[in-house]
Amino acid sequence: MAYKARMMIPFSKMHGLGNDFVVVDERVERHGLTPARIAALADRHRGIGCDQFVVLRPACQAGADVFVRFFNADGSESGACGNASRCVADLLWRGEGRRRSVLQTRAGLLPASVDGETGLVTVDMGPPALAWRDVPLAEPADTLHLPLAGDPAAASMGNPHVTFFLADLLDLDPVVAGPLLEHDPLFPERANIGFAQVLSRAAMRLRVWERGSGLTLACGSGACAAAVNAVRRGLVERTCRVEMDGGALSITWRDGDGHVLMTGPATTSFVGSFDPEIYPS
Ligand SMILES: N[C@@H](CCC[C@H](N)C(=O)O)C(=O)O
Repeated sequence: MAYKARMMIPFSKMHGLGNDFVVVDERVERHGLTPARIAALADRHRGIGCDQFVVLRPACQAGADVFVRFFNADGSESGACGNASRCVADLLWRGEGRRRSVLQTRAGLLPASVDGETGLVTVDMGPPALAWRDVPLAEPADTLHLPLAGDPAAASMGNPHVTFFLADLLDLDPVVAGPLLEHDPLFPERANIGFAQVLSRAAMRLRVWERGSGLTLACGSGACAAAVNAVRRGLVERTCRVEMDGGALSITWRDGDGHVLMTGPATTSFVGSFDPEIYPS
């Protein structure tokens, strides 16, 4: 029997607080990835399995080290992913010795740095966009008080987020409420739906139903948006610990330039390679 040598495609499997990613490096060579193929690879039963799929391409903007594209498990693309941004910065540190890097994303240039002692990664996620057109919403509305039951607030961190503030997170099942809200007609590009419980002036609990991926163990951009919305509502200070099912992030909404800084861990679970034969035809 003749065996055909197959070209295997290398990947890193990473996570930020349990929000997990397949990272494929296309800086040297393209691998024929399409939204349908990404969705197949993200499938937890028939593919590799992940919440988001991350593709690295050569940077094409001055000052950037790498161009990063983020895809959800359903194959849709997102402008931002906080946890994956930390993972890419960690990859550049461990693989290429860059303790500081600049990620080019559809949401802009994101400077990142790795703390040599703690290993924690900080990403400057840029300023939130708070105008209704920028979230985006389908019609003019006050983004601090959306015209929806439960009085949520909205903000974009390069991707659309809505935050509900609840007295007790146990009062609500995100798996029931999340999909309905993600597809509400107020959100023409769908939305990530966060459910927050403020614990103190410096801490909150958060669960996020993610657009295109479902309930995840943590959402970095969701944590940034929740902290921003909580500050806008006068509920927390500008630096806040956001506790999610997979662990906690420190979020600072900086005075002055209004950038949001996100600090937390990034972990490589394993590296591997996949056979493009598993691509759907
Ligand atoms: N897990 C993310 C966000 C990923 C993208 C999101 N689902 C979207 O479609 O906007 C994070 O850590 O920020």
